[in-house]
Amino acid sequence: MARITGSDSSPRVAAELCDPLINRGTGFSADDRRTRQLEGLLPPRVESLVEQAARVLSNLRDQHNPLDKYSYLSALRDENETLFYHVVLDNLEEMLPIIYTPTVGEACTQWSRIYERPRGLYISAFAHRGRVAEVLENWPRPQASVIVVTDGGRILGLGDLGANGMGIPIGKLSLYTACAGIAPEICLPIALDVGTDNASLRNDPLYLGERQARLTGAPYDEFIEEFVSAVQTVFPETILQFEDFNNASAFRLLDRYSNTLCCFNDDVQGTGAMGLAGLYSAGRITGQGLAEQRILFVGAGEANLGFARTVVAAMQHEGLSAAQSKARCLFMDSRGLVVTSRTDLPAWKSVFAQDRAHTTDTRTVIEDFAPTAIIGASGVGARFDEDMLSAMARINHRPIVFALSNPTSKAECTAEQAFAWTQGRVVFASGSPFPPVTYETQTYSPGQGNNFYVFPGVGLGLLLAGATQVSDEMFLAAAHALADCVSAADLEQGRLFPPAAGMRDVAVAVAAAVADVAHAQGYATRQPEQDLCAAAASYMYVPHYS
Ligand SMILES: NC(=O)C1=CN([C@@H]2O[C@H](COP(=O)(O)OP(=O)(O)OC[C@H]3O[C@@H](n4cnc5c(N)ncnc54)[C@H](O)[C@@H]3O)[C@@H](O)[C@H]2O)C=CC1
Ligand SMILES: CC(=O)C(=O)O
Ligand SMILES: [Mg+2]
Repeated sequence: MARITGSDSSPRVAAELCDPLINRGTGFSADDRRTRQLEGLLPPRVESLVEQAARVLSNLRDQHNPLDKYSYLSALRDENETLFYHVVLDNLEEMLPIIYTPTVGEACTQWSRIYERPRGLYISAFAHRGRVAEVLENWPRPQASVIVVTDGGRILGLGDLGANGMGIPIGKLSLYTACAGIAPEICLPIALDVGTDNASLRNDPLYLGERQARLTGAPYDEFIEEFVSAVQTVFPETILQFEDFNNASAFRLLDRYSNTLCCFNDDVQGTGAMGLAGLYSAGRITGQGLAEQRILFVGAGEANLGFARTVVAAMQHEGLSAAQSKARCLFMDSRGLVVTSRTDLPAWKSVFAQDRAHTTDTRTVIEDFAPTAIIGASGVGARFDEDMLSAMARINHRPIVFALSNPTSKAECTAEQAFAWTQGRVVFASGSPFPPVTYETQTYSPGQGNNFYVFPGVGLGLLLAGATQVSDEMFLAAAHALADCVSAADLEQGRLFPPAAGMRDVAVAVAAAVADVAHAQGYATRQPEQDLCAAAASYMYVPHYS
């Protein structure tokens, strides 16, 4: 019996009905209800998880729009996590666009309006500076094995959303549990509130974050340093995933911390592994190997630079030199072609600058460079037009087009446009989902190219190995493992990645590959398992009432 009894005048609370990790609602058996003093607090009928899920699905499908569905599912998660994950896992294809992109983007923009209950930790650079460890200690669960942290600096392609960015760590960690079976009680979402430069948020009377300008420079770095060392003290064995920081912070923090703790940047490294796997799949369709690709990256930020870094590493494994590999990756950013004559390039971009004439005209670049693939991660919706994609289709029998920007409104083109503008010959993937496309008589279901294929399995692999550090080789191994999960049937449908229903199998394969590298590189603290795949599968949380 676990019952919190208040003072004589305060209400008595049945703890079982308030803690989403143990609440079963109508799923409590008659015996449970008697021994836990829950009789009368629930309607008489005892339901199975399957019966409860049927009600949830029916209610969910009655909601009027995606944001209402998001709110409905969030409320369910806050009430009964077992039921939430049972529903999500059984219906991943339908649930992913609600709990993740694109709806999570809308949820973040509306966070101050839809906010209902606390989840995760909000750590303020203004109120909590000097006391960050104390705030971390307030986390009510004994353990936090995976932390996803954002400072709200670049939420999807929606820019600086300040404390509203909390939707992203919550969403990513829901995928850790759903896709890789990492138990919800060891997942901790954190929003670092360092202020926001988003004037409309600061002027919004309902905004829930600090109404301060975004910290920069030394005060920002000092705050992050305090946060990281507090994490190491309070949760010394945790995995720290940096998510949706703006690119200046993202690259700096990755350089600063990647050799000192078990951390990674999902937008850079997770996207890199996903992108490389996507190119391997695309190559199986086009008949061109990785070393033959010529890739035009539109957008030169975290996602595309992470993608290119992984591609260059993989090309070198295939025998190209570093210079040859880089020459196969050409970048455009908001100011045009990334070339050596430019003086405005930060170090992480300038390594990819090519010795070419500067231009802002993408069509000219396509004609000159003759790319086999064009990869959009610019955060600019409709950045690809018919002119560009028909040029790609003239140069290539099967042009590869990835429109990776999220949410859907920021996709460089839609799936339908990509097929129409290439006479149905495109090999396509997008960061957010599009409905299947019928071109002439053929229907294609290209599916998503999203780092959700990588980070859950990476986290699981790191946990399995007890890894102390995360290496680029782990992401290369993750890319190969993911690519190996793509079947010929997937490719026939135009899919470069496995269907959502296979997410847990993907996570097992990725986790085993990552753990294997951790052991080989000496980053593992646990004994190697004989069968890493079996170990990964048996580690997974399964939502049921035990
Ligand atoms: N599908 C996936 O798995 C992922 C998708 N993304 C998405 O990719 C987008 C970019 O993310 P990050 O790289 O982290 O952002 P970022 O801010 O680091 O980089 C954006 C880049 O796009 C460039 N850019 C802006 N306007 C442009 C234009 N008109 N033409 C060409 N380039 C332009 C900027 O100069 C910058 O280089 C976002 O929408 C994000 O949601 C990010 C990570 C993973
Ligand atoms: C997918 C992802 O991480 C992003 O859009 O930022
Ligand atoms: Mg992200």
